[in-house]
Parts: sequence; structure tokens; C-alpha cells
Amino acid sequence: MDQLLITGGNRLSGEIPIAGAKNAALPILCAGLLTSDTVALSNVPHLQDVATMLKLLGQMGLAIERNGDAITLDGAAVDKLEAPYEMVKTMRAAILVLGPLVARFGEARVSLPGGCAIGSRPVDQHIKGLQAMGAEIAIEAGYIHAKAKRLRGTRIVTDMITVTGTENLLMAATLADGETVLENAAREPEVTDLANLLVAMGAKISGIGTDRLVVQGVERLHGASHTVIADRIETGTFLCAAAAAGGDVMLTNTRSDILDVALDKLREAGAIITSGPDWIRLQMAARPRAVSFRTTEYPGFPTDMQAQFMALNCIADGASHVSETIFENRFMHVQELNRLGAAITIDGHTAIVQGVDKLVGAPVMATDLRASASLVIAGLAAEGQTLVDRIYHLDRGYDRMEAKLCAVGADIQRVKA
Ligand SMILES: CC(=O)N[C@H]1[C@@H](OP(=O)(O)OP(=O)(O)OC[C@H]2O[C@@H](n3ccc(=O)[nH]c3=O)[C@H](O)[C@@H]2O)O[C@H](CO)[C@@H](O)[C@@H]1O
Ligand SMILES: C=C(OP(=O)(O)O)C(=O)O
Repeated sequence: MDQLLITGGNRLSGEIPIAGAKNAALPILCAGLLTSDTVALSNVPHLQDVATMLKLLGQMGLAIERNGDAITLDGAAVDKLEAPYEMVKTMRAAILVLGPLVARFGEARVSLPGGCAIGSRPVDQHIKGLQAMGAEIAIEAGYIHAKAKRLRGTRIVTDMITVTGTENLLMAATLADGETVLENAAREPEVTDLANLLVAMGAKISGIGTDRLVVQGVERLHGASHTVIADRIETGTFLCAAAAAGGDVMLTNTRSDILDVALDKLREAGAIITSGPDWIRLQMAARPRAVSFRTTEYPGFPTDMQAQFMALNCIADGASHVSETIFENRFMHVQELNRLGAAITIDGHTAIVQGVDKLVGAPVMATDLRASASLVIAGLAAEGQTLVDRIYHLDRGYDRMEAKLCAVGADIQRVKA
């Protein structure tokens, strides 16, 4: 099993190219199931989750051609309408095949994802929405069986804002009979990116970017070309790394307008941030100041950046309060950060971080994707060596993170356990 051996203390300086967004690429790949034509994608990141999704879609009969960051999908021969447990357990986003399969083929058999390290993460809203559209759904032996001759448009109000729930129902609604209104829809940029591809495929969607999506179902969707949006979480992660380690980095092929709150927090922490249409530069010369925040849905502070900012707060001047409102158990990194000398206590959904003068390297274990990223950031700022175990979590969502960091001066080696 791969591990990362980080020797801390180096400042970061130079350019880091940002990849396409994992959380946009995954639903967008599933949209390939909605048509028998060709969907041509560019800026698709090289991630373990993307490889898992391509394997699953390939098993279903989707023809896939990959050439670097470009992927072409052809849905003419899709005939296996199933996502088995072996796939879904390694990548929850596999649930995103449910909506497209029922909408185009009238049937799907998808394993229930179950819980994961950050929370119980049910998919009841995906099911509730499809049922409201007329699908008959049975849960048997851990699988969701969904059937519908043709989905029909209706008004759906989800109990809470759900990102993949909105994406699943949006994809389903494109081929439904009549009008579907999705109230309380997620406004994440990745939902917007998916919606833009669907429109390019012939879907009729209004309200894109708002919490009320209105879809007029069409008989069929056609092929289209699309470039996946930049990964705002990868962007934010590297900005936190440079803010924690100190330095001057230029992130390219990214956008600042989808990361406003996180950029404001970095400024509050003392970073100088400038940006252009496709780049963000961060300069950090002093010890960071502690910043408090509360995670919320977009455009609020992203839960997927909580752990990385927590790492920054560990070495900051002052104390901070970090409240997690999206997932009930997203503090698994706290005990590991404390192993490096951080002073964090947890009170319910809030972590109280007392900044310390320095962290000292130690062996630590990654528990989920962003927890892994926070341990890398802490390791870069720590004195001595930090060995991060179980980095398969990291590889799910970052494309060669250690290579990108080494290119700007970090000392990180990928080693075998
Ligand atoms: C592949 C992808 O895009 N993953 C992102 C997506 O996950 P994901 O789409 O799984 O997260 P959701 O937005 O659905 O979850 C938000 C909250 O709603 C709850 N919930 C959700 C659906 C449901 O049917 N029932 C229910 O109770 C969840 O348990 C959670 O507490 O959004 C999360 C919140 O921004 C991000 O952290 C993930 O990186
Ligand atoms: C929680 C995340 O992803 P997923 O929903 O795929 O588990 C994430 O990207 O931080």
C-alpha cells in the first residue's frame, strides 16, 4: 500500500496546474448514459474515482475512448443496467447512474452505497424524487431496483440540499414526460457544469445556478462536447498548502469566482491573493492568523475544504472555531492532526483549534479524501518527517498531488508500506 513521506519545512514557490473537477466529471460521465450518440469531454482529471466510474460505465456497455484529458463516450450499446456493490462501495458517486438509467431505459439495479467515514450519507432523497416521477422502487438485498415505463415530470422539494441528489434528479428529468421542477436544488458549480452539458445535449433546463431548476422533458438527447470545470477543491487545497508552508504560488487553469468564501478566509488568515480569469496567485510571508468558519452549501464555505483549513489553523496565531454542518462525522482528521502536536478539541459539531507554534512530524493515517489532504498540508508545515498512511483515499480525488507539490519545492516521496 502506498504512503507519502513528507519532510516538512520547505516554502512553496512556482506554478501548479489545476485539473478538472472530480465532482463535476463524475456526474458528467454518467450523463453519457442518457444518449445513444457521442459525448466528447475534455479536462477530465486522472483520478482513481474517474477510473472506477469508467470501469463501471464500461461494464454497462458504454464505449469509452480516452486520450489524455479527453474522453469520448458512446452510449449506443448500453445494455447492462446495473451498478454492483463492489463498485459502489469504493465510490459513492456510482449512485449517479440511477437517474440516467431509469430515464433512458426504464430500469436500473444499483447497490445502496451505505455509510462512509464522514457520515451515514443516505440516498433517500434520490429515491423520493424518482418515486415522485412515477418510478416503482424496491429495496432488496442491498440493491435499489427502479422501474418506470417513462418518468413523468412533477414538482419535487427535497428535504435538504443534496448535490448528487439534485444531479440524479436533473438527469432523470431531462427525458421525463412533461415539466419537472426541482425546488431546494443544490447550486454547487459542479451541478451547473452538468446542467450546461445537458443543455448542450438538447435538454431544456431553466434556472441553472439557482435553487429552482425547471426542466421540460424531451424525447431524446443527442451528443455534445464539453470541457469539465476546474476543480475548486483541488485549487483550495493547494492554496491552503502554500498558506501553511509559506511561499508564493500561482495556480493556473482555475477560477476564483467559484471559491469566494475560501479566498476571503485565506485573506483573513494573512495571505495576499490576486487573480485573473484563469489563475490565482497566493503569497504568504508570515505566520497565518486563525480563522473561524462554518461549513454550508454553496456559495457558503465548502465542507470539502474544512479539513484543509483546519490544518492551517493548527499552526495559526490564535484560536478558531470550525463548525461542520453538512456531515455528522467529518472530524476524523482531528485525532491525527493532534498526533502531530496540534491542540484541537471537539464539542459536538464544532472543533476548537488552539494554534500552536509548531507541529512535529509523526506517522499518521488518512481516513477519507479531504482528511488525507489536511495531513499532507500539516506535514508540509511540520518539523521533521510525517508518514501518511492509506493514501488510496487521496488518490481518489487528487491527480498526483505529491508530484504537483514537489514541482513547487515540497519534499514528498511516495513509498511502499
Ligand atoms: C461526488 C460529489 O459530488 N460529492 C460531493 C457531494 O456529495 P453528496 O452529494 O453525497 O452529498 P449531499 O449534498 O447529498 O449531502 C448533504 C447532506 O444531505 C444528506 N442527504 C443527502 C442525500 C439524501 O438522499 N439524504 C440525505 O440525508 C447527507 O447525508 C448530508 O448530510 O456533496 C457533498 C456536500 O457538498 C460533498 O462533500 C461531496 O464531495
Ligand atoms: C466527500 C467527497 O467525495 P465523495 O462524495 O465522492 O465521497 C469529497 O470530494 O470530498
